[in-house]
Amino acid sequence: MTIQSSPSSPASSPLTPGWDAVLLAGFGGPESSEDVMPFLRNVTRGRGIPEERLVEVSHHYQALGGSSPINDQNRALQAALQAELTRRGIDLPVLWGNRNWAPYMADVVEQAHTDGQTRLLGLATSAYSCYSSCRQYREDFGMALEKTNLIGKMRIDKIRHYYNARGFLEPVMDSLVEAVHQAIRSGLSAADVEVVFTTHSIPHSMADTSGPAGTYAPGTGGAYVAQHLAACSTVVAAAEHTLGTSLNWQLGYQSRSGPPSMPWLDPDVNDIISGLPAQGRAGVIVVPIGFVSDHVEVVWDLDNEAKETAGEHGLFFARVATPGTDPRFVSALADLVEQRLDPSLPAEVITDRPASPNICGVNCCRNARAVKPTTSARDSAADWEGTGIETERLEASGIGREW
Ligand SMILES: CC1=C(CCC(=O)O)c2cc3nc(cc4[nH]c(cc5[nH]c(cc1n2)c(C)c5CCC(=O)O)c(CCC(=O)O)c4C)C(CCC(=O)O)=C3C
Ligand SMILES: [Fe+2]
Repeated sequence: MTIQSSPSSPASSPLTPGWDAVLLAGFGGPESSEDVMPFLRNVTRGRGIPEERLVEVSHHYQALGGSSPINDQNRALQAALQAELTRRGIDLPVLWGNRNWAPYMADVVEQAHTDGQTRLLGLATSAYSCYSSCRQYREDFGMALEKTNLIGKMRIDKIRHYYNARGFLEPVMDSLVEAVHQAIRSGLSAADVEVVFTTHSIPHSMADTSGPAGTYAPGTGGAYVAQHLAACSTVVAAAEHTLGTSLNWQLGYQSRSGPPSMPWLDPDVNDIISGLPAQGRAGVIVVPIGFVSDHVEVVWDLDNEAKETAGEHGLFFARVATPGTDPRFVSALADLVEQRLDPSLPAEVITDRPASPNICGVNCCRNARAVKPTTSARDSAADWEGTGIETERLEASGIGREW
């Protein structure tokens, strides 16, 4: 089957249905020692992160040779998704741009326009909702259009949150089962082990604005945690079924970085691990359910710090792999693209939460102090009010429209 991604209109216009390319949107990471501090300043600009924290985190990057694996991981994902789309007969190039390091989003968007691609389908390397995971990627798109003077000349949509896609969770489930087998081979029983899922801690204010805990209806708080809990319990249920035994599990948080005065989601994964011996556990399996690849937050904060904490307490330690470029994950991403090209295709989800909407709603994941341009939300035009950018030009660009 060949899916016609571009209709037969003569020249591609941002207002015509369809897409010209997929735009993989990454976080970005440094690729040499000299890149580390400028990268960290990019990440934290205007975010109120203390200087001491930056210096501390710079040591993590320097200890790993001054380079994050994240860009190579996104290059690999870009290539794998491109191959899968091509295999399915979907004729869309996969582009890749970052928030915090080269290739910067604005440069990629500008090049796409030069190449005649005016309708991009954004795909963030982040599966959940909240300002950092969802809206900030939409701001990356909106600000790229603003910076390159391409408002009205290009449209950038975004694929919905995919934490509840089968292909995102299945590789995690397999890797968890393997880790339990490893614990058993080292002489433990499943009951001796605590499965600690981890995700990025975020400020309470960011969690509260991530959407409601119940049915998706933006603006009432709690979706970030609820989505994670849904993903964790789905993975646990599947692993328990395969293993034929029940598992002890909980969700913890990692990589907290704000000032101590600001409430962030806790408990921290290291605090959980330190308390395990008192609860009779002899081992811990850490599952980075909040991340799509084994980047620095995973290899430093878990494989170094959390492992060290476990060692100090004499605990067995295993860390489960992230989906990375697992073919099932790549296939799930290709499915998400296909579901946008053909809206009659069902949106398969495997947790008890519904599929998130394709277009974010009013105030979805709004947490920024400054109002910034966004794309792919119904509220985008309103977001731009007072910024001096004409609403009509936004409407004309097709921002906030679904096709
Ligand atoms: C929710 C979330 C995700 C998951 C969604 C997604 O994947 O997008 C995520 C991913 C990542 N976070 C990363 C790195 C960093 N995050 C920082 C700071 C922060 N992250 C936050 C949240 C998140 N972060 C927040 C609320 C802050 C405070 C500043 C602010 O309010 O914005 C800092 C600054 C230093 C520090 O404070 O730790 C760094 C260096 C890397 C790259 C790793 C690599 O290089 O391999 C990745 C993938
Ligand atoms: Fe959102």
